[in-house]
Amino acid sequence: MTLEAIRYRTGSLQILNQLLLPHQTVYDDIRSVQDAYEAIKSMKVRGAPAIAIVGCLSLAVELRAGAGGDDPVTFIRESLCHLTSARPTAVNMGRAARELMEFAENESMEKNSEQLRESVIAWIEDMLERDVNDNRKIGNYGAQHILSGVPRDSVTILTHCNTGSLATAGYGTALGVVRSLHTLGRLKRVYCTETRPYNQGSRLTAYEAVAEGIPATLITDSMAALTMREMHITAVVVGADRVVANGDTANKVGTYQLAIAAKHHGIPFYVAAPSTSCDLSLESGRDIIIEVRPPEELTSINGVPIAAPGIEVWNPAFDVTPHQLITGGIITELGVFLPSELQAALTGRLTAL
Ligand SMILES: CSC[C@@H](O)[C@@H](O)C(=O)COP(=O)(O)O
Repeated sequence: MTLEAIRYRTGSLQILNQLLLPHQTVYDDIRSVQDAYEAIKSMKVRGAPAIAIVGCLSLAVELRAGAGGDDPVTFIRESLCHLTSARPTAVNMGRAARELMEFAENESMEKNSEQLRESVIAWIEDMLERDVNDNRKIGNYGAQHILSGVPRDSVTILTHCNTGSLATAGYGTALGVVRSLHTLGRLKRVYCTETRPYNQGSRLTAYEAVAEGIPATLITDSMAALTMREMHITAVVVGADRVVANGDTANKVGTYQLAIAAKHHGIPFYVAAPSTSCDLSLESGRDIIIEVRPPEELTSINGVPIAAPGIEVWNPAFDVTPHQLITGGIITELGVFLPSELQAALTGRLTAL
């Protein structure tokens, strides 16, 4: 069974409200671009690919109802600009916005408003299918690469945050690799970090693992180095919000320290991400804007205070892992590449073996 985080039928969109998981399964209607903006900002839906897909599908819903009237291009441009501002670190929404805008502008040269709306909707609907297909390829490539280092054994993986069906159109990226290993009968266990402050690991990854019968153990973030030393971790596999040209990778805060600990223990560290999460326009990770989220995410849980009143808080949602620490490789739908090979691979100058 695979969780359905995004329910889309032409003209209607619902998302599984991830703020209520794992205790309640509630689907919220997304009727407009503004609904999607708020759902993304408040993290009812999160995960780089899912943010872009829900954002764009909300636009498709409005276009289906005739939004934009005689000037759909302006409506599309303003909507995409608004959606891109909701969460700045994940590149997927910005990239989809750029590509979709280019497509819409080209289409507008030869189509009337109604035809333009139809072709933009079709472009957006295609995103769902493309994402699931890409994730399955990432799962297979990643599993094969990890298993090539341990030809006969079952493997133990450590992962961070949530990168599964809930964070994508389905299957997942890093968790997709775990899923593929499990399907092959070669996954001994996955350790998932709690992922403070928002607990995507304990609330969401644990929920997916339990729902799908994947052998999983939850640890706090502070147990990661100890787990690497004691639990025979074969590889660390995480997702990405943005991979830049030199391979530096922004992902959920805490990823950087996992990469340092993995290097210390000689454990391969992999980033699993579709090419839609790659941004070759930025040279290095220093150029990535890191979203800083509200202090309440640290000082309370579900509204219950857990920190000393008056304490100051710094709450960056992501950190950047330098490419030198990504020792296993970057797993994409095109294959597995070293950070130094990424640019060539994404521009078609290098193909996977
Ligand atoms: C396939 S999801 C990849 C990343 O978006 C994921 O690892 C992550 O950092 C999610 O952060 P979140 O703040 O929950 O949106």
